Amino acid sequence: MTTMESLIGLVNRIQRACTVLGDYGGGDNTFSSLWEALPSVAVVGGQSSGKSSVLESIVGRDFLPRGSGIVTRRPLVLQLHKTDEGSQEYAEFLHLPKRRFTDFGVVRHEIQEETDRITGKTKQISPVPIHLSIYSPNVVNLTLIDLPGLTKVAVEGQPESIVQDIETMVRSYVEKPNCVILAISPANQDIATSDAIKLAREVDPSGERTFGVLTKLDLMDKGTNALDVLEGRSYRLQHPWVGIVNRSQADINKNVDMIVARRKEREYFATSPDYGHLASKMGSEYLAKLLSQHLESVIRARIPSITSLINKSIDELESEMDHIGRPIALDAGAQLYTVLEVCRAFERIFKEHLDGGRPGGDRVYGVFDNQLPAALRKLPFDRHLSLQNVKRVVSEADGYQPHLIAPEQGYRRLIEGALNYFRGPAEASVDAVHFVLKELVRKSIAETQELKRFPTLQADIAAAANEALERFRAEGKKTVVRLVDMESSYLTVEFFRKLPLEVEKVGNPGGNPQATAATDRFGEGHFRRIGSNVSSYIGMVSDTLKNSIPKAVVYCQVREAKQSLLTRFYAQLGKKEGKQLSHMLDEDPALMERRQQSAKRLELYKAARDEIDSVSWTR
Ligand SMILES: Nc1nc2c(ncn2[C@@H]2O[C@H](COP(=O)(O)OP(=O)(O)OP(=O)(O)O)[C@@H](O)[C@H]2O)c(=O)[nH]1
Repeated sequence: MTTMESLIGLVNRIQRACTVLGDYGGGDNTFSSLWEALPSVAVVGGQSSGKSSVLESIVGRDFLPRGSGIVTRRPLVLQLHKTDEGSQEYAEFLHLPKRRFTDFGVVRHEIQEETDRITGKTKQISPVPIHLSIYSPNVVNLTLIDLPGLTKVAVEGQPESIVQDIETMVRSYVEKPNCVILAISPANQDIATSDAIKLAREVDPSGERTFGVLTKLDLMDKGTNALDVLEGRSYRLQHPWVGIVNRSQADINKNVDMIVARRKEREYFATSPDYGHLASKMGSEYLAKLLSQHLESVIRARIPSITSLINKSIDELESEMDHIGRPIALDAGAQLYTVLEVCRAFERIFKEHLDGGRPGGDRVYGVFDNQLPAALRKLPFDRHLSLQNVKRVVSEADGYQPHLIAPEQGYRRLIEGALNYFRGPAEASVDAVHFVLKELVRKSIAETQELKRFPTLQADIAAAANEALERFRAEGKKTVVRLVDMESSYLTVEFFRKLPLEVEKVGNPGGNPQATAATDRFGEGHFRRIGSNVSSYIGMVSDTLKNSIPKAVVYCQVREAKQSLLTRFYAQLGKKEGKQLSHMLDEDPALMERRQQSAKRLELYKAARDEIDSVSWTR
């Protein structure tokens, strides 16, 4: 096997693998397309420019569909493999891997059928290529991509948009820097109006990767020739122009053999008064050799960058696979293990949020440090202990006989009434912390990488965690309300024992002590003092609750969440059957699809790497 053969063959094999995986450029591949990195030769030309004829001549066989309208509606990747002299010619399609076609009329029919299989009878075009390999002693190793002919008008049965669609598709091939453009123009038409040259000029202005081919030299008006074009004066390219004489329509109708046609072409140039001096560099056989050599050298130059692209893609795919997670086992034990592992990962993240390391836990402290004190400050004690209300409550408590020394019942009622107000902020703290925890559960689920692939398990964990948080909240409420109730069930005796002293201190701002005490007994000052005594008692209770509510909340909710958020879930898990477990591990179909795609791609890239390695060794 020569180096040339193996290099082009190498690219052929990689190209075929790409098509199998749906990587033929375009599309929204996350990864750089291998296809696009591979050098290729794309054949472009306007309608009736002689594109099919050139291809058939290069192959030495007629096998392309003919007809009116746009016949080529999918790219045809034509891979030519030279075989030993005398061996039988045959063709193979990638989509029919087991069949060898020796009748090229059947090949033509199959191209038509396969075109319709994707595009339907609607005569639409499709970018999905058909791969055809031809093994023959009459070819050189070469790969060509036949593209739909550029056209200006849609014909009957074809949608208007097809003109633009074709140009877009052809452009998507030829604009790739690795694409060699075989631009076909007929000689009996002004080169300035050639569709192929127009497009080539746009995408390859320096003419580095364009090969100009001039067909129909025999159809030029008598007395004119194409030397200005062929010698590069009309339109300059980096590579020399190649003139071609294909079979005429009459030849085709007469079924003139392709090999005979090649010979006639050779004779045409050899005997031509105009082109005789260029004869060795004209004709379809020469063109095929020229392209083969060029493609080989382009591939050789590209191998290092293809290799590095492949290695980079393999790395990317490996890490993508790690990220997506490997496929799950089928037996119940392994599934239970997977579920537990994923749950643990979630719990770990949730704890990190509370303990620090991840944000969010500080918001619990925010509740105690800001929300609770602010709520306590806002309680309407001013209104409750207004002179008017104090008077009313104390009088009502006294009944028909006003109190004699101190309004014991009045104090109790005022205090009890005030203490009731503490329920609000106490319960609100429980709710606030509940919402912080709930949010942290949500965040932790989103952040648990291992959970991403299991939407069902995600929902199950969320439900279990939220159910647990609700239980903790109920417990928290019961506890804080109890703290408040405890305050009203037994008042701090000492506080009141100290009161008479304070009364005198407060009630004696420097005047006569006896007179003040006597006149104030049932006056405004008396009630104001009661109000202020109750107020300072309430202040004391408020300080106590400010400290004890957070303790209760942490005890009932935060600590529980950390310790036993999923305890019940685990208990239920133990009772589940294999079927229920595998239901929990139902994966997101999109993700399964992605894993499959990535796995296939990885296989492709690894195979490509092996191919390249083996070629490098034989060199
Ligand atoms: N005499 C002569 N006729 C040619 C030559 N090249 C092509 N033709 C004729 O021109 C017509 C169109 O040639 P094709 O090879 O079908 O051209 P095409 O570009 O593939 O055409 P479409 O696929 O229909 O767009 C056919 O009748 C060919 O016989 C040539 O070099 N000399």
